[in-house]
Amino acid sequence: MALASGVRFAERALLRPWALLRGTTLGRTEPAAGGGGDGARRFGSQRVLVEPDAASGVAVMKLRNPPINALSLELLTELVISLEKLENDKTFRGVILTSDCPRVFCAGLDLTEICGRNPAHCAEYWKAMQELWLRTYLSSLVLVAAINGACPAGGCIIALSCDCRVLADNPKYRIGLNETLLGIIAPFWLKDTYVNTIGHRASEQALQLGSLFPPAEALQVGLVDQVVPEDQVQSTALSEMARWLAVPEPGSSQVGPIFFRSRAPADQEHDAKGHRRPPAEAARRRHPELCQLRLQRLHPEVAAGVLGEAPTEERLRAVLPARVLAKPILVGTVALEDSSPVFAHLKLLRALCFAHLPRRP
Ligand SMILES: CCCCCC/C=C\CC(=O)SCCNC(=O)CCNC(=O)[C@H](O)C(C)(C)COP(=O)(O)OP(=O)(O)OC[C@H]1O[C@@H](n2cnc3c(N)ncnc32)[C@H](O)[C@@H]1OP(=O)(O)O
Repeated sequence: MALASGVRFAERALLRPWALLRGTTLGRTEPAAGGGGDGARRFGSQRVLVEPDAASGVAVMKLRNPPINALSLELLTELVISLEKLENDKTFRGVILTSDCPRVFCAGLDLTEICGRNPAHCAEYWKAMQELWLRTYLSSLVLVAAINGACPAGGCIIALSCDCRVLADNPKYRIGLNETLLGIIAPFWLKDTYVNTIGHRASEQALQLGSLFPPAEALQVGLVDQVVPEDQVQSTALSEMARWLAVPEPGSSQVGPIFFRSRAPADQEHDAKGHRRPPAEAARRRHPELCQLRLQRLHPEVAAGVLGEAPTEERLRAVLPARVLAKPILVGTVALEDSSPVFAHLKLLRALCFAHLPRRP
C-alpha cells in the first residue's frame, strides 16, 4: 500500500529483470474480457495475465504457468514487470493476485531452477525471487491475494507479502511455509514475516515443522483473513479491496507497509532536497546487500554444520516430486552481505547452505 498516494515506483526494477527474459512476449495488449467499455485493456505476458478495471482502479493479476504455477525465472520476471507497469500507471491503486491454474495458487520455487544448475544460474534465480519479494512487500499498491488453490512455500511467501489474504475453502488447498521439510532453511526475513502475521509461538512451531495449514486452521492461526467457498474467492477479494481502498489516500497517514515493514532512517527515505525517494530506491539504500548477492557452494559437511542437520535424500523424497529428484539437487539459500542497517524485521538471510545430494539411482 502506498506511503503516500502520489508515491509510485518510478524507479526501474532493482535488477532490470526484463534483461533476463529470453523469448518472452511482454506488454501484449488486448481488449479486456467483457468488453472493456471503460477503456481498460487486458495486458500481460505469457505467464501473467492482467485484467485491469480502470473504473475501479483495480487489476486482477493471474499467474498462469501450468500445471502448478511454479515460480520459474520467467514467471518471477514477468510478475515483477507486470506489477511495475501497474505501479507506474496512476489509474491503479490495487491488485488482486490469483491463479489461472486449477487447484494450485502457486507451488513455490520452481525446483528445476535450482536442481543441477550452476551457481550463476542460481544467483540469477534468487535475485529474481528477491526482486519479486521487494516489489510485492513494499508495493505502493494495495495487494489482495485471492488464493484459489494450494499455496505452499514460495506461494505462501507471495501471499504473505500481500495486505490481505482470502482462501478458498477446500481442504486440499493448504497454505504454509514447508521449506524445512525440503531441507531449505527459512531466511530471517521470512521467519519475521511469518511472526508478524501469525505470532511468535505459532511461527516457531509452523516453521520448524514445515506445517501446511488447511483453510480452517489457516484462518484460526491468522495466516489468512477470510475463508470462503471457492466460487466466492474473487468476489470476496474484490470486497476486501474495496474496504482497503475506501481509506482516504491509503498510506498517507503513515500507516502503509513502509511504516509497518521498515525502520529506515529518514535520509534513506528522502533525498537531499527532502523529496521522498521512490520505494524501490529507498529499499535499495536500506538493503545494499540486495545488490551484492553472492553465492557459495559449500561442502556437504559444512552445509550440514550450518543447517544443523543435513537434508537427507529420504526426507526430500518424501516431499519432492519424482521428476525433480531425478536430478542432483542443490538445496540452499542465498548468502547476502549482512552489514547494512536493515529493516527491523526484514533481516535478510546470511547463510548459504548448498548441499549436493546423491543422484537418484
Ligand atoms: C531470497 C529468496 C529466499 C526464498 C526462501 C525459500 C522460499 C521458498 C522455498 C520454496 O518455494 S521450495 C518449493 C516448495 N514447494 C513445494 O513443496 C510444493 C511441492 N508440490 C506440491 O505439493 C504439489 O505439486 C502441488 C503444488 C500441491 C500440486 O499438486 P498436484 O497433485 O496438482 O500436482 P503434482 O502431480 O504434484 O505436480 C505436477 C507436476 O509439477 C511438478 N512439481 C510440483 N512441484 C514443483 C516445484 N515446486 N517445482 C518444480 N516442479 C514441481 C511435479 O513433479 C509434477 O511434474 P510431472 O510429474 O508431471 O513431470
